[in-house]
Amino acid sequence: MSQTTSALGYADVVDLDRYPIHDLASERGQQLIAECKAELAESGVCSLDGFISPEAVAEMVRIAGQLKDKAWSSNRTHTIYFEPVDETVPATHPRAHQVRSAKHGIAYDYIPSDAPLRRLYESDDLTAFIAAVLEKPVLYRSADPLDALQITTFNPGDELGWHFDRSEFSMTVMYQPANEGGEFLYVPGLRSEDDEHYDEVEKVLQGDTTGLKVLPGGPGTLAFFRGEHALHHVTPVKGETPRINSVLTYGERPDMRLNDLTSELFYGRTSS
Ligand SMILES: O=C(O)CCC(=O)C(=O)O
Ligand SMILES: [Fe+2]
Repeated sequence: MSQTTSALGYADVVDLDRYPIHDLASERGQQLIAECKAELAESGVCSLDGFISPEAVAEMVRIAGQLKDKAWSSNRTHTIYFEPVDETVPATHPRAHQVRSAKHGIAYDYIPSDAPLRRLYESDDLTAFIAAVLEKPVLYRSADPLDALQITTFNPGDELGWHFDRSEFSMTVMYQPANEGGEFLYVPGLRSEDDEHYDEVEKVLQGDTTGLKVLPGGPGTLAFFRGEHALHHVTPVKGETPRINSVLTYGERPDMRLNDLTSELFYGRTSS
């Protein structure tokens, strides 16, 4: 660790040789941003393999295990839009179709302040890097004390049903993929701002695999995805190894928080 990077507070967390987020103005920093933008534009995701150091990954897996009893277990059905079932459309219509999600979420306020991902998430360098890739003039970390950053464990049988995110973008960090199952599948750009493409969405929900992609996600991968327009899900975890990851939450407003209903659902409590 050089003298300049040792002051960063996250120099041990990120492979800064490959991903110089501390020096975005440099030629290599600008190149990194350009590559991520191009990948995102082409495939709807940008996946940065080995972004998080193996030591930081191991520490996050250890913390997830240590805080296992603090995790909130949710297991429920919902629509792919996280809206009530539309009773006026046929049962196979995307607005009526129901999926299942089951996972265990450790809220932000339980994660120790010196945890590697917490130090990284709270650094302005990561926020600036993400803003640059997403071409946002300004981006804020979520103001939600529970949801801004969490650790999610998917035990055998757990899954995330097909859905569109309520937020424009998401970032995930993988700590431990499942041995079998637990894959992130997505169809990029399935809907757009002005067209829901219900016919195409219905086909995917009924099992059509046209355009379906798998997001590569080994330990330490940071991924950006346009979850508002890409239909995505995490397939049921099989085998013995739980899938453990984090979702990093950002917004274009400084006061972004979950509503009480969603907070109760994912963390079993509200922050207000
Ligand atoms: O766990 C993942 O890889 C994706 C999470 C996700 O899609 C979500 O939280 O909305
Ligand atoms: Fe999602």
